[in-house]
Amino acid sequence: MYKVLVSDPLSKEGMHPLLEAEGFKVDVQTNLTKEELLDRIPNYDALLVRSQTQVDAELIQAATRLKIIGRAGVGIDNIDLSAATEQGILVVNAPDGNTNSAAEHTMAMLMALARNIPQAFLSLKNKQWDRKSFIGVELKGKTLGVIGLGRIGAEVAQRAKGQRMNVIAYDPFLTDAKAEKLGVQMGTVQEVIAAGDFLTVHTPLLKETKHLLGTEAFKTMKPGVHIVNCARGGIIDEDALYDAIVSGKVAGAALDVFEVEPFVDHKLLELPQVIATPHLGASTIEAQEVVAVDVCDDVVRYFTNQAVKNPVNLSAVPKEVLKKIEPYLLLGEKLGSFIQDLADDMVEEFHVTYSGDLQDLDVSPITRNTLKGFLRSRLGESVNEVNAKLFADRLGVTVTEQKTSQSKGFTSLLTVEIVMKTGRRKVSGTLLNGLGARIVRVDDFIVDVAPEAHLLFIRHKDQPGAIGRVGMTLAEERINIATMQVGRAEKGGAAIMMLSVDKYVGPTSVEKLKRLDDIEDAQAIEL
Ligand SMILES: NC(=O)c1ccc[n+]([C@@H]2O[C@H](COP(=O)([O-])OP(=O)(O)OC[C@H]3O[C@@H](n4cnc5c(N)ncnc54)[C@H](O)[C@@H]3O)[C@@H](O)[C@H]2O)c1
Ligand SMILES: O=C(O)[C@H](O)COP(=O)(O)O
Repeated sequence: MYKVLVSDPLSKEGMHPLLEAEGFKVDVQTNLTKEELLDRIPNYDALLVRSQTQVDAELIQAATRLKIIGRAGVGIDNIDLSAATEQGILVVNAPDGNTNSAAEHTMAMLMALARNIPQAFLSLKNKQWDRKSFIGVELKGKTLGVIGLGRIGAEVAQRAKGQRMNVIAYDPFLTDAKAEKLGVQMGTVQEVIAAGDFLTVHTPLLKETKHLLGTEAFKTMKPGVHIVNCARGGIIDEDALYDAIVSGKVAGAALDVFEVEPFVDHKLLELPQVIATPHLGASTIEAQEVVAVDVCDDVVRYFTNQAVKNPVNLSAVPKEVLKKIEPYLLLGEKLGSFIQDLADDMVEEFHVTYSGDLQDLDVSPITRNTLKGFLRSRLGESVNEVNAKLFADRLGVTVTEQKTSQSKGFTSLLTVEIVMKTGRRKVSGTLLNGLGARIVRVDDFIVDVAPEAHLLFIRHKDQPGAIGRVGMTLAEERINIATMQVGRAEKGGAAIMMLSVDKYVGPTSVEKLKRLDDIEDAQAIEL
C-alpha cells in the first residue's frame, strides 16, 4: 500500500475520495516542525504540499522512499527541484485549478484598494461613522498595467476590460497571436510601468522578476499609482515600496504575497495606504477542491504507470498525445534494457529513432523511458524517467531522438541504437495488433519475439550442427527452450538465433555456449 503524507491543508473533498478509492493510505499532518518532517518523511511514497512546507534538499535527501511530490497549486518555489530531480523524485503541480480564484482575488484587491474598503471597514468596526477619510478613485477609464500575461494575468486583463479600464501588458514570452486574441495592448516593461494608474504583477518569482518593481521603477511610475501583488513576494522590493508610499509617489498597495511569509510584523503593515491578505489568492473552496483533485489524480496515475498530466521536472505532453504514445512507454523501456544486455563496452551514444505513426508525435516520454530501461539494467532502481537524462549526461552518453519516415513496413517502429568504441548494436520494436509489443529486428536480422523475461541472442556461423549444439548445451544446463528463431544474412555466412527460455541463463551457461563450435557470441537478456 502506498503511503501519502499531506503536510499542508488540502481540500478533503478533493483529496480523499480519489486516493482512498485507489487504496492509498493518506496521513494528513499539517504544521509539522522541520524536525518532525525529517523524522517522518522516510515512511512515505508521496508528499502533497501547498506553499507552506519547505521541501528543501535536506528533506528530499531524507525522503528515501519518496517517488512523487504533488504541489496543490502553481508556484513551486518552496520545492528544491534540482534536489528532487537528482533523487529521481517526480514533481507535479496543479497549474490551472486556482487561476480563476487568484484572478478574482486580484480584482477584489484592486477594487478594495481603489475604494479603501478595508480601511473604512476597520474604522466602522471601531465605531466611527467617517464619510470623509475614505474617498476613493474609479477604475473606469484608468489604465491597468499588467506585468505577466499568463493564465492569471490574462484573466485579470479580461476582467479589467469589463470594468472599462484600458489595459496595457508586458510579457516577453507572449506570442503576438495570443496578445491579439486577448485584445490587449502590449508594451515594453518600461512603457507598462510608466503608463499604469494601477499596476498588477502576475509573473513567477525568477531572477529576472526579482525586485522588478524597485527604486528605479518607482521613479518612472505615474504619481498616485496603485500597486497590486497577488503573484509572488519579492517581485516588488518591499523597502522601495515603503519609501515610495511614504514619499507620496505611490497612493496605495494591495499585497497578498510577501518576500518572507508569514508576514505579520513589517513596517508596510503600519501604513494606512497598504491593504493586505495572508496569501489567500488560491483560497476558495472551488480552487482548493480542483487543485487537490488534480495532484491526487497525478499521484494515482504515477503509481498506476500512467503518464502524469502536470509534471514540473519533466516536459509536459498534451493529453491527446499521451494517449497515443502511452502503449509505447513499456516497449521503449524493454528495448532500452535489451540493448544494455547487448553492450560489451562503454556506451558513448544512445540514439532512439521513431518512424511510422510515431514520427509526428512528441515522443520525449518514450525516449526517457527507453533511457531508463537502458540505465536501470546497469545502475539499478535509482534511475527513473525523471533523472535518466541526468545520469546519462554524467556518464558522458550522448542521447539523441530522431524521426524518420522509413518504418520498414510497420505501422510504427521504435529503434534503439548504441555506439561503443567496439561497434554499434541496434534493436527495433513495434506494437502489433492482437500480439502487443514485439522485438522485430536485432542488428540487421529480422526476428519476432515478445520482449519478455528470459531471452538468449546468439550469433553464429550458418553451419550444420550449430543449432543442435546450442539445444544440447541448454538441455545440459536444464534450461528449457520456449521459442526459437533462426536467421541468416546469407547461406553459410553470419547467422543469429533468438531464443526465449524458461529461466535465467547465468554467466556460466553463457560461457559454455560461447565456447561451442561455430558460435561467435551469446548474450543472455533479462527483461
Ligand atoms: N496569491 C496566490 O495565492 C496565487 C495563486 C495562484 C498563483 N499565484 C502566482 O501567480 C503567478 C502567476 O501564475 P500563473 O498561473 O498565471 O502563471 P503562468 O505561468 O500562467 O504566467 C506567468 C507569466 O509570466 C510571464 N513571465 C515570465 N517572465 C516574465 C518577465 N520577466 N516579465 C514579464 N512576464 C514574465 C510568463 O511568460 C507567463 O506568461 C505565479 O507566481 C504564481 O505562483 C499566486
Ligand atoms: O502558487 C500558488 O498556487 C499560490 O501561491 C497558492 O499557494 P497556496 O496553495 O499556498 O495557497
